[in-house]
Amino acid sequence: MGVFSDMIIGSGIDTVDCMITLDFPKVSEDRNIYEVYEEFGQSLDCVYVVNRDGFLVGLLDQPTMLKVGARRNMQKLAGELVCKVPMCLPSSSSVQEAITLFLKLKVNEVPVTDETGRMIGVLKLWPLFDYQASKLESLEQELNKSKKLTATLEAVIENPYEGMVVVDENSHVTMINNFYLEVLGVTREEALGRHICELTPHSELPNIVRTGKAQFVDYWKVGDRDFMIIRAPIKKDGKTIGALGKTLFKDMGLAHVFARKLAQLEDDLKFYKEELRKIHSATYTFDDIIGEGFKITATIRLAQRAARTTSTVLLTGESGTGKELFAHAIHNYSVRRHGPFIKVNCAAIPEQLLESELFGYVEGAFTGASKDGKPGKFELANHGTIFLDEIGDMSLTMQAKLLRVIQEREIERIGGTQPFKIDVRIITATNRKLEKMLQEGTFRDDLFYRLNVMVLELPCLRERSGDIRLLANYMVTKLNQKLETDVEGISQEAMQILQNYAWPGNVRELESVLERTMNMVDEPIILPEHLPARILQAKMSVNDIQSGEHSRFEEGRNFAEKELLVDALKCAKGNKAQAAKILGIHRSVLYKKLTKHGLGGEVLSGEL
Ligand SMILES: Nc1ncnc2c1ncn2[C@@H]1O[C@H](COP(=O)(O)OP(=O)(O)OP(=O)(O)O)[C@@H](O)[C@H]1O
Repeated sequence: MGVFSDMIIGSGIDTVDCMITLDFPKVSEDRNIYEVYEEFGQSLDCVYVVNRDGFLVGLLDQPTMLKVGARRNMQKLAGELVCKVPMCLPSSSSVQEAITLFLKLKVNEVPVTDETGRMIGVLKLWPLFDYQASKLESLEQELNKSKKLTATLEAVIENPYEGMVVVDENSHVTMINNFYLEVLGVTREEALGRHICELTPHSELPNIVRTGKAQFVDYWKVGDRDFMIIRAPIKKDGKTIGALGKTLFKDMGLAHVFARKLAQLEDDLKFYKEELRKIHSATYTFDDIIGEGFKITATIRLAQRAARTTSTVLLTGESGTGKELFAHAIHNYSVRRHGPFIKVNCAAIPEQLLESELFGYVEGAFTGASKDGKPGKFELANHGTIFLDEIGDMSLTMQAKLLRVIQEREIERIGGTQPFKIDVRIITATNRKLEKMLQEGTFRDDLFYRLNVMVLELPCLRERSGDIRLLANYMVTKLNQKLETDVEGISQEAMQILQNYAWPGNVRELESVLERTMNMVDEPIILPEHLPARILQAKMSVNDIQSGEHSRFEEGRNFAEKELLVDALKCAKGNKAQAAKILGIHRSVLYKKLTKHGLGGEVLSGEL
């Protein structure tokens, strides 16, 4: 405190003696500058004089004059002090001028000396200097900011592509741009201050001022020119203080270009939505399932019945027998056909990902999780069907989680806290023997009984060799379209060979054999020599063929037996003792037969 600024001492600025007439309002000698400042606060608009020890010895308020002159023999604290101030300060300067000079020199204190040149104190511009400087600085910044803003606003308003007019609360024009003036055919002077209706008689702006409500996209006709216009209220503190009218396009031609682009975007969106729907929808129906044998037709009938219920369906059968095809068909035959059909291959998804695939996760649930979270397949399948393929490959942990969903009919995203209800029909499929897995302890029995509600066991192709001709011919037609080939059919001999083959890969294998063959042949008819060697070599033994015929008989018998059981149970309204009576068999025999045909108690209640 009280140290000379180097800028004064060291800057080489000459100083002159000056006399300051001091007035000492409310100041006593022993008061520290800080105490005085406490008392007067920042509003104190004065120059302070402090002594070497930092004690206030005087104040200069605004009207006090700084006198530069000769009176040297002044009494300390007697009201006048001699001090040296930069000589550039003219005589009779006002305090304000002194302050201005100090600010310019960027100093806030000057030495005060007595007539002998001894320093007796410091004339200090404090805190006025800092306060004034920062005030000036912020004022300057504000000014620059508002200048910039005004320039930007002017550029926006004077946009050559849009007309703009602003009215006040009395609907008098306060701002208008050149575009608008040109449209109205008036000058700025003619427009400013006039009621908007004098310029454009049907203006809606007075209404906007009155109601405070915006009008989006309206037509505005001026002479032979059409515009699209929006009108919006201008509000301050919730009160409407004016309104703005703004044209949206330079002319309607541009508006039409915009409308065309928008229509194009809408079309694209529709297309992608449809594509997405296709991905999330079932492609096949029962019409795509080919087969006339007892077993396949009975399975189709059972599947159609299942489709009409909400029960969980379990599709079993060897690989390639059409389990997925049936899942699609059931969905498309059910009331949920307009909802999504979501397929999950439980064997193809790594164990650690399956949970998030099925149930989704919330934002930031784990490292690497997408920022916005992700819905799971169950969520995506809401109001539709979820098809869990290869359910036999699901781990025991996931089986437990799936069981909970089936029981509670609600799911919770990973990392989420709020479970939510879902309305999803579950169809599962496997080519593994779940009963065996139960015994081995690799499949939960509680889940098995939940899934084993409506069981459809799809026959393998060798059990329905009578359908091979039908399927093969159907596939030739289908593949001709896909491969753009012109194959007319399959020769009698080739067909015989196809019928004699065991088809371990079932319909899928038949399809791929035909596809490969049709890609190779140039002739219109598929002959034995066109078929792959393994098919030609694998001749079925006579026994196989006989057992094939035998199995066809068996198939018919089983089918008829199952139908009888279902009919009897229907008549008996599910009462098994009664059904046994109707059929004339013992109850234990009925139970055995029900188990043989997969007609457990739950099946019956679901079906009947
Ligand atoms: N009865 C059928 N009629 C027409 N095409 C069929 C029939 N059964 C199966 N297919 C066809 O065979 C191929 C395999 O069928 P699908 O994928 O449904 O079998 P899957 O039992 O689900 O096989 P996987 O157990 O290996 O998943 C598909 O191209 C399907 O269209």
